[in-house]
Order: sequence, then C-alpha cells, then structure tokens
Amino acid sequence: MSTVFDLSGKRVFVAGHRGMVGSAIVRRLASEGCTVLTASRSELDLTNQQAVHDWMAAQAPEVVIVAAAKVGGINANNTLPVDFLYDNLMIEANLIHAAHRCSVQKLLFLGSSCIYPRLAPQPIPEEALLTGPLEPTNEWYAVAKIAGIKLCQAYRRQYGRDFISAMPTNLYGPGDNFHPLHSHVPAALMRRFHEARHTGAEQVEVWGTGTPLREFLHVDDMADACVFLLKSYSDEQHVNVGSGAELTIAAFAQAVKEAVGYQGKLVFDHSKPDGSPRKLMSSARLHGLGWRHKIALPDGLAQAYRWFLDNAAEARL
Ligand SMILES: NC(=O)C1=CN([C@@H]2O[C@H](COP(=O)(O)OP(=O)(O)OC[C@H]3O[C@@H](n4cnc5c(N)ncnc54)[C@H](OP(=O)(O)O)[C@@H]3O)[C@@H](O)[C@H]2O)C=CC1
Ligand SMILES: C[C@H]1O[C@H](OP(=O)(O)OP(=O)(O)OC[C@H]2O[C@@H](n3cnc4c(=O)[nH]c(N)nc43)[C@H](O)[C@@H]2O)[C@@H](O)[C@@H](O)C1=O
Repeated sequence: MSTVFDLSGKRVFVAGHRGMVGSAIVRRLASEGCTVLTASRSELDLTNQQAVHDWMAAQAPEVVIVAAAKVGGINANNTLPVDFLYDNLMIEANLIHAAHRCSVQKLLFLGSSCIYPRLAPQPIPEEALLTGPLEPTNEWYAVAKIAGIKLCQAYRRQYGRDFISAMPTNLYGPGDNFHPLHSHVPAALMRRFHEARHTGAEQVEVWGTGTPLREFLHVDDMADACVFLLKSYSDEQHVNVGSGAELTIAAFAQAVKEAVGYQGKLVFDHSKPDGSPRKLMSSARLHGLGWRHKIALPDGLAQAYRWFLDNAAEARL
C-alpha cells in the first residue's frame, strides 16, 4: 500500500546511529527537516527493556528506525550464536514494544537477506520467507530477524500500528566494521588488500572457494531506501532492498583489489565456510513502488576505500 508520511518536523529516533547503516540514515535524514534523536550505548543499552521504555517515554519520538543490532560476517555469526540470537531478540523486542506503548506513529525495522531459506528460488521474492531450512552459518541471526518482522506484523494486526520492515542485501560503505575476524567480506578484504599493499605481500587470502554469489548495495543507497519506505510504504509485507546485481566472491574480491590498487595474487582458503551458495533478492516490490539504487559497485568501492583512508584513525578495526 502506498501512503504519504511526512517526516518534516518529526522527532525521529535512529537506534544504532553510530553503526554503518544508522550513521548513513542520520546523514540522509539531514535533508528531511526532522529532528534526529540518538542515544549512545553507554546512555542506553537496548537489551534493557525498562531503560528502553523509559528513554522512549521521556524523548517521545514520533518515528523509530531500528538500525541497532548485533551484526557481523559469516565467522562472527557462526561462532557467537547467543549474541546473535539473544541480543537481537532483546533489542528488537524492546524497541518495537516500547514504540507501541509510546504510540510511535511509524517504525522501520531492518532485517537481512539471511532470513530466507538457504536454497530459496532466485532472485528471492518476499514470499519465500519460512518456506525452507535456513543457512546454518547464520540461522541464529536469521531466526531473530524473522521474529522482528513478525513482531511488526503482529503490532500492525492487533493494534493497527504503522510498523514496517525492510530486508537489506549485503551492504558496504563508510563506517563499516573492519575487524579481521568479525567483519563482512567487503571490509575484511578492503583491509587485507590495503595492508598487503603496504607490506608488499605477494598474495592475499580470501575465505572459502570464491564461488558463492552475493549481491552488494552501498549503504547510502540503503539509507535512501529507508527514507523512501518510511515516507511511502505502509503494509505488513516486508520489502527487499537490493541492487539486483550479483557476482561471485572471487569476482568481488577482484573488484575490491582494484579499488585498493593491490597488485598481488588471490588465494582461496577452502577450510573457511562459504555460507549460502547464492543470495540474490528480488527487489521487484521496491522497484514497483518507484525506488532504484544509484551507486554502481566500482564507484561505491572506490568511495568506501577513500573513506577508509581518510578515517583509519576512527575506523572500527
Ligand atoms: N552490514 C550489512 O551488510 C547488513 C546489515 N543489515 C542490518 O542493518 C542494521 C544495521 O547494521 P550495521 O549498521 O551494518 O551494523 P553496525 O554493527 O555497524 O551497527 C550496529 C549498531 O547497533 C548498536 N548496538 C548493538 N547492540 C547494542 C546495544 N545492546 N545497545 C545499544 N546499541 C547497540 C551498535 O552500537 P555501538 O556503536 O555502541 O557498538 C551500533 O551502533 C542491522 O539490523 C543489520 O542486521 C542487514 C543486512 C546487511
Ligand atoms: C549480510 C549477511 O552477512 C552474513 O552472511 P554472508 O553473506 O555469508 O556474509 P560475509 O560477508 O561474511 O561473507 C560473504 C562471503 O564472502 C566470503 N569471504 C571471503 N573472504 C572473506 C573474509 O575475509 N571475511 C568474510 N566475512 N567473508 C569472506 C565468505 O566465505 C562468504 O562466502 C550473515 O552471516 C549475516 O550477517 C548477514 O545478514
């Protein structure tokens, strides 16, 4: 269903504003004429139900964006199951329930493409949710994200709340987490190629076989889609947000290598997990609403690498 929801003059709480997506949303909201509310983790632990309720009651946001979560790449997901299940269930349940109790007018929940079955039809339509077994390396996170979608739907059905959900594909860009073991593939490889260029290393390791297919979207496009959906979408079906373009991890590694200007070889470490063999979402629903991404992968990677060079001191390493 298409609606028009005006953000101007509204008090908008961006939960997770220091993260890659949250900070991109804050940048994007600067041109919407709204008042952006934020709280750092030391002020507000989102896993604490009472604290979340009290903060929201005191700050009275009219819009809430749930961009806070326990987030990480394939290795973090695979090795920290409690963090990915428990923290994410608590964060989303606390924010969504408090938003209901405080009569928030609109809420946007962010899930992930990993909610879909490991062997879903490709490109994956929204209707593929809960039609098959999940990818084992990230099922804890996926179960939490599915619960978040269902919570939004439940508050919409039972209380008429205007709570919506968007499912981002694999993202990259400024503000990413560059941790060598816990990051996603874009930041991991950018850092590894950068370091190899500086040390003169002849080869760089890429996890897995290089054959999995992934779809990547720049985080500024993601933030733009979030604002678009907040302003124009109101329905219980979640909405996929992707670029529509997929490539193998080997081809992606080559693109990152070019963005960084590294001249050496790639070697594939088959002892590391591949994860989902293929994860291309259908963004037909979002395209039908009138949104398209703008940033091409080579341009986005070059921009992200410039950000890394300019912000190495503050980057999450
Ligand atoms: N990155 C990606 O490729 C993708 C991301 N997404 C989704 O987008 C959303 C944002 O992800 P992204 O920006 O990449 O993640 P980040 O890790 O960059 O940011 C997450 C944010 O959540 C905050 N946070 C986590 N736990 C708590 C807590 N207990 N209390 C308060 N704040 C907390 C973090 O705070 P602090 O700064 O203090 O650590 C951080 O600001 C998530 O829902 C994620 O699932 C979906 C698909 C792909
Ligand atoms: C967005 C999505 O991200 C996660 O799923 P994922 O798509 O598997 O994410 P990833 O970025 O970690 O890996 C993508 C591919 O890349 C390969 N790969 C190569 N070399 C490195 C490497 O150095 N680091 C990492 N992390 N991966 C590498 C890796 O083996 C895999 O084949 C979910 O857990 C969940 O968090 C989620 O929602």
